[in-house]
Amino acid sequence: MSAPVTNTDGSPERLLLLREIFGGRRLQLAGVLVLSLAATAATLVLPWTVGKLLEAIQKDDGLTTWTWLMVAVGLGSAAASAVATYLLSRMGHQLIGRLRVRSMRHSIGLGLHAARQEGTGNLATRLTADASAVKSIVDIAPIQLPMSLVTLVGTMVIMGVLDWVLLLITLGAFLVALAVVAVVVVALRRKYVAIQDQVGSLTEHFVATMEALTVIKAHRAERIVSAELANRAERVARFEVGASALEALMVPIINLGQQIALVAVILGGGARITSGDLELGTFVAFLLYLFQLTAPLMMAISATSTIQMGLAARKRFEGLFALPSEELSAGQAPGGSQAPGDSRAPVAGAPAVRFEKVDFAYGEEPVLRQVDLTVPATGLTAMVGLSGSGKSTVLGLVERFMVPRQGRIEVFGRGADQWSLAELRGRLAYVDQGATLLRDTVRNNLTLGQEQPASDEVLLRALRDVGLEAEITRLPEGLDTVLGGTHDLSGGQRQRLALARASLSDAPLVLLDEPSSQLDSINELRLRKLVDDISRDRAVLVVAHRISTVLHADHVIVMDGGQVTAQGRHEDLMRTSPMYAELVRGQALGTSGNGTFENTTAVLTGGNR
Ligand SMILES: Nc1ncnc2c1ncn2[C@@H]1O[C@H](COP(=O)(O)OP(=O)(O)OP(=O)(O)O)[C@@H](O)[C@H]1O
Repeated sequence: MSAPVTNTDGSPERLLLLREIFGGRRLQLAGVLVLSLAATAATLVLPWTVGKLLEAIQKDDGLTTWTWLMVAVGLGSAAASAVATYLLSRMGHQLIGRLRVRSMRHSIGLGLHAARQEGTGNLATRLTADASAVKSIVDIAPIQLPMSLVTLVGTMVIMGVLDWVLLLITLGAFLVALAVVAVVVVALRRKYVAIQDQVGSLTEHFVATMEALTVIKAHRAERIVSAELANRAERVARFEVGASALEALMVPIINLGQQIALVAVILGGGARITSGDLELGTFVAFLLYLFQLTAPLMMAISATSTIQMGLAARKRFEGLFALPSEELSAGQAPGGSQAPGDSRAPVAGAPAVRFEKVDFAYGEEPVLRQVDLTVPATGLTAMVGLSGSGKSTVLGLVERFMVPRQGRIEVFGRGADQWSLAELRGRLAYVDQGATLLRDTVRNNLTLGQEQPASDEVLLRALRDVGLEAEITRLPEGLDTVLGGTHDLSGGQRQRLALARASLSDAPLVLLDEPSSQLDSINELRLRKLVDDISRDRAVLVVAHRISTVLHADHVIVMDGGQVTAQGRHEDLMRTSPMYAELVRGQALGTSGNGTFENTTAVLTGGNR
């Protein structure tokens, strides 16, 4: 299931379900087909054997043979049908398993912007409700629907052979019923599409709510958010009730058709028996076929409406697979301008990062304007500025989570878009603002993304450097304790674990987004020592909120309202940049504001948010 996102003509990829299910499984498919045909043939023959048995009873001839034949046909049909259903269902589950794997892989591979727009809950619905709806197509479309149509046609052919006049009467009675059913099926399709979108949106809101549970509880907002979710759930239920009303019409319509047909056939058949045109045994067999006609008819109709639900879900999968994924292959990154034959080695003597007239916006409003900055290849560079001035955005652009609207970004002397994403990110270690950890063991969190396993000794040394060794070894399973469930870490501990993870990587550029915001003074000292060690032969770019970090930096970049207003050494900036001098004096690095220095109305102390 590693098909491309688009076809060669550029149109969105269609999910070819039958090809996906049966690719490489021809033998199983042949088995299912043979068994299904055998079951269908047996179903068709059964009423005929009953007719023959009745004739044998009348003539008192061959009674045992017809009885055994009837039993054998009945049992054989049931067994063949059971095995075929099982085999088909197994193939369906395997397909859904592969579809889920592909959806998860594609979701993880999406660009951050696309993933956020689609929403975690909405993506998760692909694995649950949408996958089940697609599975219903697999259960029905390849065998069940064609077989019920074969049974239907076969039954009508036999009825025609038995008595074509009675068949015409039957068809007339059913025709009106079928026309009404066709209208209902079309309406159902529309309802199913709406239901699936609504379920995706409900799940999205529920997941977002659960992620904010701490804040919701702290503000006693459970009732309000539950009411909002209940409204959404009720909206889904209203759509579902509408669909159920349509579904509920199907059976009565067909039953009505059958009852009208039955009355007409009994009247017509009685007249034909009286006139000697029809045998009693033939008439009984015809009636049995008439009863048998309803089952495949109902099956075909309900299969058609279920398939509508599956097709609507398939559309949602196609929509997901059509979303562009980030390029993580080792080859040329999309939009890259690297000349053929270029070695992808860093340019000797180049700075770690260079921005040249970079503009960026998340939406309409510009966030970075004409940003020029340089991060030397070794040493500690601190980036300071008020909250919202664009510091994290700069780190995001270096990681190529986003691309600039204009300007050039160089990493180790090459355009950021000239590296493949894997090569670029392989040269970066990143500690995000939230010090995000995975719901996984301490060990796996520390070695995230590393191909070679690290020894316990190496891991414990990294934890020691950030003052976390004793706290981790105290956990019940030590390095193998799973975080995020029963055992979780405090904000400061998470921050230190994320720092230990960055220190374990040998990336030549380390990006730290407010790494000390939750650290006490002892651990801040440890961080400073760690950063000193790392920056001796590598580049460290740190978004700094503490004056102690800035005083320690070899190079400082000052940001204000999406622009770099000054950069250089601390001593020089104290003389040349009034804003920087004010920030340092007030220790107000990065405190609240709208990102512009001019709009700061009060000097806030502490600098620790
Ligand atoms: N994902 C996003 N989507 C839309 N706008 C965003 C997004 N992230 C940040 N912004 C906006 O971009 C601007 C710069 O944000 P950024 O996070 O880079 O600032 P910052 O200087 O790192 O702030 P802080 O010190 O508070 O972390 C802000 O106005 C913010 O509202």
